[in-house]
Amino acid sequence: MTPLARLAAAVSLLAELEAAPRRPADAVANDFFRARRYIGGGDRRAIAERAWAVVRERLRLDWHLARAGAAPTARLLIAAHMLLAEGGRLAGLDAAFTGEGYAEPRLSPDERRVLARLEGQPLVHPDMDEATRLNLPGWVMEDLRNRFGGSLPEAAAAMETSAPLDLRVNLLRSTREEAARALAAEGIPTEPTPYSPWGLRVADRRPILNTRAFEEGWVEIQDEGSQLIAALADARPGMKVADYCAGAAGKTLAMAATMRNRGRIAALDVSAPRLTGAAKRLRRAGVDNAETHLLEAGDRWVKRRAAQFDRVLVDAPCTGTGTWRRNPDARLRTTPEDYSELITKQRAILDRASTLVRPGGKLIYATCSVLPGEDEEQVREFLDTHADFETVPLAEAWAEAGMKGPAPGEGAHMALAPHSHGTDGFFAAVLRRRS
Ligand SMILES: C[S@@+](CC[C@H](N)C(=O)[O-])C[C@H]1O[C@@H](n2cnc3c(N)ncnc32)[C@H](O)[C@@H]1O
Repeated sequence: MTPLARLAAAVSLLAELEAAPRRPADAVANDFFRARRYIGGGDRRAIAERAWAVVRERLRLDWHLARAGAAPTARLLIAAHMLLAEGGRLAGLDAAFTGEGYAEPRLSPDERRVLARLEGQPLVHPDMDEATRLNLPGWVMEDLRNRFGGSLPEAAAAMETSAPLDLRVNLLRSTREEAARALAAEGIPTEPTPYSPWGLRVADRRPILNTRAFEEGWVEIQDEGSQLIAALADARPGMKVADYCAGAAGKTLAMAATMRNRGRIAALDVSAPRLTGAAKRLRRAGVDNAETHLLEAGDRWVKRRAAQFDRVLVDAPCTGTGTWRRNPDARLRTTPEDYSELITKQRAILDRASTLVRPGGKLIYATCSVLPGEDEEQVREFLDTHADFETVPLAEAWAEAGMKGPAPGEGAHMALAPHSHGTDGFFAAVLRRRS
């Protein structure tokens, strides 16, 4: 494809993303390229990169376009990005929007007028409100100020960087040293992660899916923060463990490894497709102490097993604000209504899952969010209404789980963030049911 045809394809992709604002952007992009199989790998990458670059800067681009009195069409967004983020000039845009062959149609007089106002402006403008300057939607600001205080600019900047590729070594199949050696032999250098004893960080995010270490199930892709939640669960050999929101079993796999495949884990979820994926991953990793169970309305599974579990992990559905550096489109898609609905849902899940914990057992509540409303405040509310549970402070929970070195933070709970820990944003509280 010519560069101008790639530009036109990026405009089409962005228009499809705009038309499906509630769908995850990567799903829309997959459909877009599936319908255009004639587009080769290099062209796809270039087209997707241009569209993602706009998605990443969307809040700021919208601000500039609104100030120039224009609605954010796909063409204007791409052109504005070329001017504001790539240092382009209006004359360059005229040379790109030529209307010839597969190129985008020429800029209309109205489009040119809007873009002329943007030419030479800085992308991050001094007149912007704080939220737009930090590339955050307004509705998270109060919560994020509460969470990060004076570090908010640093935290927000780190939420714009690209995330590292972290692996968890599957101790049922390998050791950290052995897996690192195997990856290095295939040209993939790694470094041990700072907090997780099973983590490897891949240099330059090199692809690992075709390596022997991945194919043999020696390593799984898992952010270090996610590994630490599984570690805090302190699941030991012989225990009965419930992974209440197991999804695709990321944490079930990690807990099966700390249990050395001994004892029982129940991977529970309301999504059948996720549990099917989970069962596949469990087989590949050599886990044979786990079962999956689909939670359905009127299901008596939980009721019949009241107070039977040593550990119950609730990896609750959440806004995912902690993963915004990985999913830049999510900051555009998630709404304050989603946030309040999720808080209600989390409360109900926590309440139900807690009935599974035996006296003396632990309940671990976790999210990949950095918003206190679904983190600390959710835990406070739970403790206010469940007098039989108490907090295990982070340092104590860390030591009880046999983790070496200082805990990743102080105080009652674990609150990770990209700027402070180099992980995604995660929250975890360890609660113990009194005997
Ligand atoms: C954050 S994801 C879990 C990720 C997973 N633990 C992992 O590490 O790969 C949250 C999960 O909660 C599930 N979920 C949503 N509502 C639920 C409910 N009422 N009960 C149990 N699981 C629920 C979702 O289907 C989703 O898989």
